[in-house]
Amino acid sequence: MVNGTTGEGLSLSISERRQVAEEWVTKGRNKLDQVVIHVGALSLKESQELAKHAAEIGADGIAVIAPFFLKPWNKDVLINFLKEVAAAAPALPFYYYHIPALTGIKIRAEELLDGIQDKIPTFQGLKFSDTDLLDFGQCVDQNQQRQFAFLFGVDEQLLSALVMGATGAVGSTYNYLGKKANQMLEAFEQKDFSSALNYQFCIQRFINFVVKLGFGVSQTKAIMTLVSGIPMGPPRLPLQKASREFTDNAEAKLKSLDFLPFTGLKDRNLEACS
Ligand SMILES: CC(=O)N[C@@H]([C@@H](O)[C@H](O)[C@H](O)CO)[C@@H](O)CC(=O)C(=O)O
Repeated sequence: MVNGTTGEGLSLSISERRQVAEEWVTKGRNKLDQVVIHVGALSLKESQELAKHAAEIGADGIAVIAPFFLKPWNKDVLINFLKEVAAAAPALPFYYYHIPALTGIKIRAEELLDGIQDKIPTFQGLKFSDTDLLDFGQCVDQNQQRQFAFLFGVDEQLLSALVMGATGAVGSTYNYLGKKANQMLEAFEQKDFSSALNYQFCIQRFINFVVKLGFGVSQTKAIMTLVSGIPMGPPRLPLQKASREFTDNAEAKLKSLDFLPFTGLKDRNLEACS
């Protein structure tokens, strides 16, 4: 999922967004199962331009957040906006990216999904980045006859969402905690719920720690750089670069949880979870 929150898609220019999308589609060919481009924008025209571009370059789908300055005040208005974007790429699966804490659009996803395929025939699913598990559960429950993808975006709660019927996940922490998350998914698949819970708690221990220090996109990028060795670059204003103190503390926590490879024995303590 390219040009979303972590990729600061909304802080990039249109030409930068096109360039990033092209890179992902090209470099991801034969490596990634799917490359979905987030094309949401305040301007419907720009959003349509990006949707068209995603189709031209061979992306596997497009995702769109709700416009968040002049806001849709009800479900029908929001759907009308999404429909116009989807129509610009009529052959591409369409995902609604629900992230109310950032957009300020509180229209419940469950309400939005009701009858959405009649308006948006390419509707394929939902990226649900919210902690309201009642809303999420009802999205799944009320659409059991449809083959929608329910992609959950709150990494610290993924296990609960899996129980509710999540079919996948998109999140920032998988960039560096992917192995642990995969172990949790595997345990869940094998119905080993106690191990799955153990992995989720382990992930939570880290997220809880960094949330208390102040955690957002900048801090995510600092940790991604730390763990991968691939420089993610500074975030773009209005975001501020994560402090050195944050990165040092996050690194120490990652080591104590045994999340960093090649950690010397002396760094290990009893927090590590398997
Ligand atoms: C608000 C936010 O950044 N949420 C993240 C989560 O992965 C989040 O960082 C994680 O659950 C820790 O709270 C994702 O939902 C965002 C995301 O996947 C994206 O980059 O589009």
